Amino acid sequence: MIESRSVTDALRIAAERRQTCGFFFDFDGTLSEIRDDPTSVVPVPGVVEAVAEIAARVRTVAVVSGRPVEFLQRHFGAQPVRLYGLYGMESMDAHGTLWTDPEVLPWVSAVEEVVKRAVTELDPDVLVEDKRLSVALHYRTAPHLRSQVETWGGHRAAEYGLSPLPGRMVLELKPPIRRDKGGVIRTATGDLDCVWYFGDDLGDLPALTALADRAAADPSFRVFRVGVSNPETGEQVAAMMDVVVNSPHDLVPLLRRAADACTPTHR
Ligand SMILES: O=P(O)(O)OC[C@H]1O[C@H](O[C@H]2O[C@H](CO)[C@@H](O)[C@H](O)[C@H]2O)[C@H](O)[C@@H](O)[C@@H]1O
Repeated sequence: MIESRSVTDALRIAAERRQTCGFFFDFDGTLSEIRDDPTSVVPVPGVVEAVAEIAARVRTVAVVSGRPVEFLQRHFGAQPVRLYGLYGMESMDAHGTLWTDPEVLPWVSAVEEVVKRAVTELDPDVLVEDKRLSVALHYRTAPHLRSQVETWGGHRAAEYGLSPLPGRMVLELKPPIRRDKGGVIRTATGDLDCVWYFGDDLGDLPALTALADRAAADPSFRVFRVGVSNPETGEQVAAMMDVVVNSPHDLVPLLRRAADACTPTHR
């Protein structure tokens, strides 16, 4: 259980402002443990229920991820939670309506071609994750292949006009459009004056920056950032957080406290 003044204050503020408060969650490494095989990942026990409880009590709850919406939907589709997939290139509202940024569609064939080439040209120990609108080249099980992935990925990005995005033991190649978690946060928090953000990876930095910018511009805006520590991106991401927990499992009691604090009868 985390005990700190900032947590107590953040819980009080969330309770006071629950009708204008939002909770935003990264998925991998935050709501789920990191595993070698990205297809085998599931949320840690109790986290979906805790997120759902919060969603029933505050204005907005969203998962903002590098995963496709279709993957997120398998775990959160039954909850009143907004889903932002592929760093905001697609989204699904709490009623199940899917939106894909039309700007990414012309890039589908380039991504498809890079996926095919990655499978044949890279070492077979590199795991190629085809996300249709982007591709992730994973070297978690073969860290010595990092430079091969970075060099090959850099060349393919230049050749096909894609944008490279590094992450935890992964390099992603995505369409070069202005979509990232920062854009999601700017759009999705316009009607909120209280935001909690949970993350662990480099892809979360634009969201954290967007929140810092908003807080600097608007002194009445309250933000609380919770990081999940890890040996890969830990330092850089942790430096932007108010509180850091050791693992996704440690989030569950904090989320239950937040749900409890935001229960109207507790006010
Ligand atoms: O924004 P996120 O929800 O954090 O998604 C970012 C990427 O996460 C996944 O990769 C990471 O998790 C894998 C499973 O634990 C792990 O094997 C890999 O090393 C990590 O980088 C996912 O596979 C990517 O598609 C996401 O973009």
